[in-house]
Amino acid sequence: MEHPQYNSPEKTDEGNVLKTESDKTMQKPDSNSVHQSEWQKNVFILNSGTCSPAQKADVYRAHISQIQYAWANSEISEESAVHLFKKYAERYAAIIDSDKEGIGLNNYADSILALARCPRNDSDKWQSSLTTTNVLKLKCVQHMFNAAKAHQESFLTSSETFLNGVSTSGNSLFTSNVLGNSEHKESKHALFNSKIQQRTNFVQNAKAAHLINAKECAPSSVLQTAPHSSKTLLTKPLFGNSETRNSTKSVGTFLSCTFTNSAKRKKVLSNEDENMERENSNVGQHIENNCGPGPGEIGFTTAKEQLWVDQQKKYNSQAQRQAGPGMYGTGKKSLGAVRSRGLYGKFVPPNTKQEESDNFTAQKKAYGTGAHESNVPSDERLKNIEPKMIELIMSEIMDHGPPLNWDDIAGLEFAKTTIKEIVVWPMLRPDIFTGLRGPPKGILLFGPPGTGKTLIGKCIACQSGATFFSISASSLTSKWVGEGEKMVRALFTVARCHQPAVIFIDEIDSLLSQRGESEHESSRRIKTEFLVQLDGATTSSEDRILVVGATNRPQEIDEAARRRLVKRLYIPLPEASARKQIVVSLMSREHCCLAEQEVDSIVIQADGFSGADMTQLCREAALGPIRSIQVMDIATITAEQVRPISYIDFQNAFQVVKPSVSKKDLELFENWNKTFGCGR
Ligand SMILES: Nc1ncnc2c1ncn2[C@@H]1O[C@H](COP(=O)(O)OP(=O)(O)OP(=O)(O)O)[C@@H](O)[C@H]1O
Repeated sequence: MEHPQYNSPEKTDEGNVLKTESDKTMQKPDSNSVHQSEWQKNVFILNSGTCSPAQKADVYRAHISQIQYAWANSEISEESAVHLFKKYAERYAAIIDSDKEGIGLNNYADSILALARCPRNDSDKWQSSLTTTNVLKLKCVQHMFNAAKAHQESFLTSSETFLNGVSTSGNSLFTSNVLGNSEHKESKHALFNSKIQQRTNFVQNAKAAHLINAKECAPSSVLQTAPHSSKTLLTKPLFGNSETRNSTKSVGTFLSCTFTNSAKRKKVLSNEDENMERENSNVGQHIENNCGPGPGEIGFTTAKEQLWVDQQKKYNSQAQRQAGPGMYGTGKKSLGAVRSRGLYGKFVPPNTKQEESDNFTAQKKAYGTGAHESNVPSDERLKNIEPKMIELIMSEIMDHGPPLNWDDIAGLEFAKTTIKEIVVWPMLRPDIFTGLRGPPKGILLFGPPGTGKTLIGKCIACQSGATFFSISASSLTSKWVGEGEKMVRALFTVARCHQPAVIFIDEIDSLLSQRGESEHESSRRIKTEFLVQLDGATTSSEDRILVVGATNRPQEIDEAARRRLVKRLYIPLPEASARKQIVVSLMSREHCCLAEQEVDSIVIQADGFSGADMTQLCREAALGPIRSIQVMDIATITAEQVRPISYIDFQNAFQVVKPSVSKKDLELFENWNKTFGCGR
């Protein structure tokens, strides 16, 4: 197409956009006289007041091509071109992208965009007065609305309103694509596609949808580029943001909400499992019932609905992998992933108090079964964790031992009372232990070896209905060389999936030892990761993870780590009463004939023994009766014929079992307790 010569514009007005020098030039009788007369005719038509939309469109087309031509030939300045394009965009935005061949300017959209993107374009300064609100008031937009209503068969859909380019990006020539679906409850508003680029994507989507549709349904035209076809299916981004969804998903969504005929849908979705099919049909039903189009019409999926479908798909596949509904009490195995809150479902708190106590009971029963319902990570949070680590944590670090009572721990009354107050009750009743009463996220149990620190950690978990993870810090640094920090991260992540959880870290000093020049890089990384995780657990008010660190060398713990383990409790050697309790408790399960005074005597003799030493003493004494049997009789003697454990056996045991804690060590603990401990 040839263009009339055109110089820089002098002024513009409503009807006659280009009353410029060029107009004067054009009026000169020259080789372009044909175009001039066309131009004049157009101007006349536009000003006449009787011009039809189609005629208007012609005039606009001519104007735009003139600007393009003039600018391309450097006949008008960049600024003028930008100014003119802006004017056009503001005035004719609504018809620029019209689907109607007669009145639309589609053919020009791409070239205008190309020009707009040209380096010569001063597009950054290009500000439009169009907004999402005022564009709706434009007459031509209203006209489009009505036209859309009139076209029952043109079901125009979209899930998003785009007007991004209008105010910020000068790169776009403003095209508004007014898509009306007055029938739809949720999308009565007109939707715009302000970027031509987005419009192109849309056309591609529509093409794809058209192709699929053509296979399964009666032939119909989908493409925007053929709006005049008899069965127009104008499908605006059915799939939300077409740029970010993969085509398979889009197709699935499209099909699931498009086909009202379930048989057809079944056919199409035949590779999907039954659950998914049901969900899709439920969603389809929901859409049909609540906001979807009627039979035979093409529906669209809002972003919300799409999210819901995706969630359902995900949780369905998880549910299949799990043996049953998971709750964190019993959730040692379930990873708690089935708490799906659909967009249409009411919020259900993760646990009611009733559930919690049920879980606790159930967990108590389940403790010791050691059965794993599933080792497959089914929680979203675990997706970035190596499966082998999860497996390891579940099988080796997660404790499945028998339940423990506070009474099983002899003595240590102060520590037990404090722990019940600050940890167990808050974990059981997070609703009343809020704010300042909130539980600490890290506690430190320090004291001589074998005094019951591990027992306390386990008991906290049992009594608060928490999952117990027990790991030795030295194994973190040695066993998983180079992977220690990953392991720490994995451990905390798994624990978060099993809340409430107690992470017991024995020998925590080797993990959190003070920094030194000789410190290995990998140890430093593990320590950093641990502190990060501990802080994460501390700052997140929702997380119910308690880290219980145990150490025999509290003085070696790094200052920063010490500060994070806010409650530092001294677990001393058992007092006489505790030692007695251990002996009585252990002997009560055996065939024993100890008198009360004999027990007291044993307890006095065992001064300085740790709980573990006491246990060892009893085990040694228990072997006494066996040692008194002649070797040749061992094979034939019955259990009843073995004599009971007596005082003499303990006397013999004292010969070989010695206290494991030195006085010097005890002094160290006591001093450290005075300085940093939270005991009396
Ligand atoms: N207070 C206690 N009451 C009953 N048994 C105890 C007590 N303390 C220790 N024991 C016995 O000693 C064993 C070891 O206890 P535990 O593992 O809890 O000690 P620990 O302080 O964690 O030791 P370490 O510092 O060496 O890890 C227990 O299995 C138990 O048999």
